[in-house]
Amino acid sequence: MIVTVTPNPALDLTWHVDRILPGGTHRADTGVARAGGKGLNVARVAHAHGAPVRALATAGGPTGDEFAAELAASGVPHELIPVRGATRRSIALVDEHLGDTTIVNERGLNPGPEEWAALAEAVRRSLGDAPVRGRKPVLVLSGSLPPGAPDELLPGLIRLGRNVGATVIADTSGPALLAAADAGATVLKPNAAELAEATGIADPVAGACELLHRGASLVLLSRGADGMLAVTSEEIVRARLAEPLAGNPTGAGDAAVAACAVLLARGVKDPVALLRRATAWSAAAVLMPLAGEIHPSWPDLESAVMVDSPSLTALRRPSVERTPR
Ligand SMILES: O=P(O)(O)OC[C@H]1O[C@](O)(CO)[C@@H](O)[C@H]1O
Repeated sequence: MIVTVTPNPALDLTWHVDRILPGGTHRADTGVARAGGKGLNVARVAHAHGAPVRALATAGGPTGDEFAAELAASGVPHELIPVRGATRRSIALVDEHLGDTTIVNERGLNPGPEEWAALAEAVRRSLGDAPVRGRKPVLVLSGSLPPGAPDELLPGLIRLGRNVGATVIADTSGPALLAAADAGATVLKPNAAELAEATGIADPVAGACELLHRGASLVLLSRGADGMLAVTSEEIVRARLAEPLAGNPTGAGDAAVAACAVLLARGVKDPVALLRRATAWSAAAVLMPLAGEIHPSWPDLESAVMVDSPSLTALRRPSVERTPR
């Protein structure tokens, strides 16, 4: 069972325009509204692959009602904690000409202590329900925290997961990324910019080692067109496609987390297997117009993923194989 937690969910609104002109007026067909936020996207992808999943999030106000209705229609098993403030919006403008997506994410409102306690209780209950055929659950904590969220929120949820033997994956940024490492999250999935910003270390391998030193077991680093890197205390492995795919990168990181969660929930722990599938699903997500979906060609993409163990010097430029560190 995979339990995903999205502490700062969003109603994702997407519009496609011919070309974005700064300062201009744009005409668009009716936009798409989806229940989003990173943990929701992870849950959608895992659910689409038949993995047992439960998505936990908060919802409030008119945007929260729309969010809840869309999520119910999606069929993804979920539980929403009612909050007083309105669910935030995330706005994506897709430039059809350039193929670029411009995103505005509202910061979100901080629910009160009772709502955070209710979310933690839902996590505890869901993890308790989780054992499926004797397998330990996977707890996924994904996305930003609203401003003012308690510092203890993420570490508390991570400890809750660890106490029941769950594998914990955290995909977050800023001080929360360091806090997740300190609390012993099993897998962390920052992108290169998030890693550098949180650790203050420009070199990605040194930054990943800092997270391992603090308590994480595996750092999966997404590097855009350069693919992904898996760093453990024993090895550094790189994976990428020979030719990066063009498309919509929104939600590519969420698909990578979903790939990891699905394999870990099946008991697969080999970093190379996790990295290979995460790279393939991430690429397959780039081929889809909306976050939370991946293209059915993912098995072909997985066979096309090149894996190698690069030298540290090569990593300061971008390349693939397996070298002990
Ligand atoms: O929590 P944030 O980092 O603000 O990210 C949220 C946003 O990212 C996405 O999950 C895409 O990765 C969108 O669905 C959107 O809601």
